[in-house]
Amino acid sequence: MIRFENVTKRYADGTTAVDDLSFEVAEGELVTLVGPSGCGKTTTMKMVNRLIEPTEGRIYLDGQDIAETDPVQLRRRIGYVIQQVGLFPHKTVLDNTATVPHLLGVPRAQARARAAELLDLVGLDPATYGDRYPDQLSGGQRQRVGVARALAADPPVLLMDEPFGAVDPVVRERLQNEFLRLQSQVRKTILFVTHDIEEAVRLGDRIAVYGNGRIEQFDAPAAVLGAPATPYVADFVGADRGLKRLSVTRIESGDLEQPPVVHLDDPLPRPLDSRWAVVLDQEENLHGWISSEQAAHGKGRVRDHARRMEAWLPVGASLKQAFATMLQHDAGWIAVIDAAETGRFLGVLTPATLHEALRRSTAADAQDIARTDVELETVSSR
Ligand SMILES: Nc1ncnc2c1ncn2[C@@H]1O[C@H](COP(=O)(O)OP(=O)(O)OP(=O)(O)O)[C@@H](O)[C@H]1O
Repeated sequence: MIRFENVTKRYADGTTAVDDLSFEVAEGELVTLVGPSGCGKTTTMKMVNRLIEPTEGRIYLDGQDIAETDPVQLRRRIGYVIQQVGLFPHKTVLDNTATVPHLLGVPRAQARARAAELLDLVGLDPATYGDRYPDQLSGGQRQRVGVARALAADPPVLLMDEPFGAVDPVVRERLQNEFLRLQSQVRKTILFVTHDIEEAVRLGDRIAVYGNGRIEQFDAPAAVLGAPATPYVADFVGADRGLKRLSVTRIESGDLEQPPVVHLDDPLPRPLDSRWAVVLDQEENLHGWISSEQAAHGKGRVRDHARRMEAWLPVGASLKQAFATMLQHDAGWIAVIDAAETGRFLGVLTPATLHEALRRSTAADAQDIARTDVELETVSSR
């Protein structure tokens, strides 16, 4: 969808902001550009909508060389969201959102109706906020209006330059989560600039880690965290990259252990050859658990002794959530259920399987860990 081919940007004063950059962003993909201040992220972004022209190289949008595309036509296909949202202070939220479609010739009433839908989509009730002016909103709300406005012309591509940079960390995390939910619905092709590695790994399908005008690594978050390509990247992602990996690695059904299972209507007593069993209902949905003690000595049916299970997560949740759930419930294992409405029980995650899941998240890193294990074994057997 977006392709950079050997793109270099040298400013008049001789600064090389971007140096021989080549990369490709697929349709519907969200790529975060991350790196320290001044490394060329914004320059990269602004070359896509021709606010800045490259010195060398070519950029293609949908196979078309953008140098040969009329900038106005080009920008209609590209939404642009920046940190200082740039809303019109004298226009209401609804009119701000409807501006671009209206300018493009959509009748006013229709543009406003669409704007109301978009405000709803970004989590702002149009009835409450539509008639307010920008200075009657919080920073986070203004940011959402900026996102709604960028989506109003329904462009296939979005450029976002530190859009959540100006809000506090709590609001920021909420905006990020809402933005991910939104992106799962609209599936735009997005270039997202940030200098925050946490934000980059949370949002990006892939991350481009910048160092001084060049991309040092362009890869999935788990790979960047698990197997940094260079010492620079390792340093940039931080010594706690193992912890960060917990948030980008998802629980897969293959990670799960299969414990003994009993059903609510099974008669007791019933010896178990493990310390506990998972209790399911007739539909194979998770109900809770029962200890071997209760199973072996209880009377009646499993349902009379089963305990509810509070520590559970849907498959696809992050390992960080899994770890947090274990700690919160002081649980040695958590149940994992189908992400669909059914809630079908799939298996359990234990600290050991959690560790295994973290290992498989990057094959290269798994090899490193295996090596470390061998080294540790050698040390302990001395
Ligand atoms: N108009 C300009 N003239 C000369 N140098 C420029 C110009 N614009 C940017 N630069 C330089 O180009 C380099 C890259 O700037 P750019 O804005 O792309 O960085 P960035 O990674 O987006 O930084 P930040 O995170 O601080 O926004 C910097 O050294 C900057 O000083």
